[in-house]
Amino acid sequence: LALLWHDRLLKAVRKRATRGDPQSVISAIDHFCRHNEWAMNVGDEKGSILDSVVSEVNPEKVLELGTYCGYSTVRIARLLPPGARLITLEFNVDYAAIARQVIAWAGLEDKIQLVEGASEDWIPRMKEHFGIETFDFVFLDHWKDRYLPDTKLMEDCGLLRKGTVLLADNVICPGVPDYLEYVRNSLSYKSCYFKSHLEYTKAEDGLEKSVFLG
Ligand SMILES: O=C(NCCCCCn1ccc2cnccc21)c1cc(-c2ccc(F)cc2)cc(O)c1O
Ligand SMILES: [Mg+2]
Repeated sequence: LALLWHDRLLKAVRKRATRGDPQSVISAIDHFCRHNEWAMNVGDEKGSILDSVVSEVNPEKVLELGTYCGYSTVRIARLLPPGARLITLEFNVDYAAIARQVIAWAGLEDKIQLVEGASEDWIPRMKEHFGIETFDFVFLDHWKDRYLPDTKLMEDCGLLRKGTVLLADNVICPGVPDYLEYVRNSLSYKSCYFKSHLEYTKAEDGLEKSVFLG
């Protein structure tokens, strides 16, 4: 069933969106998820907050944990300056296959590297495998019980620098209480909450922006 849903999503993107136009891909996915079938994209409301944080940071090197169908990947990549790079990790091979096609339709392949696998396996290999020293911006949107351990892992691997911005989805729904407690109480982070709603619903959710202080 999941594969059928993905085919329907891709068909909607191909039907409604213009190839090479990221904004039309974003709108097509939002329309499909609002009117046809709900999906766990960050969505248009939280997506606007994501846009404003990405524009403010204007990052050269971005890590996204949780590609899903590529919606937030396209949202972020369309705002990046020339030469900037986005590495996005996806554990589920079916999601990754869909995301590659969504990213291609948006015409953003040159800025994006989609890697299949688990964050705990790939975070320690960012330096030697991708030549990344540190990230400027990290979007956390994967398994909610991995936000905290992976943040600590990124710290330990030296992937965060003074000023690196972490933006975490779903801090209310499904919720990431251990992560929130950590970034809000740690002296190494300056954290703030952007109240919003769970994608395409009226339920409360929000994004937590945390600046690493080094
Ligand atoms: O579960 C969510 N996302 C994670 C999906 C799996 C990620 C797997 N994965 C990807 C990269 C990766 C790297 N390493 C390890 C694992 C990795 C999620 C759920 C909801 C939601 C669902 C039902 C409901 F009733 C309310 C809310 C809403 C969201 O916005 C979400 O993001
Ligand atoms: Mg999410």
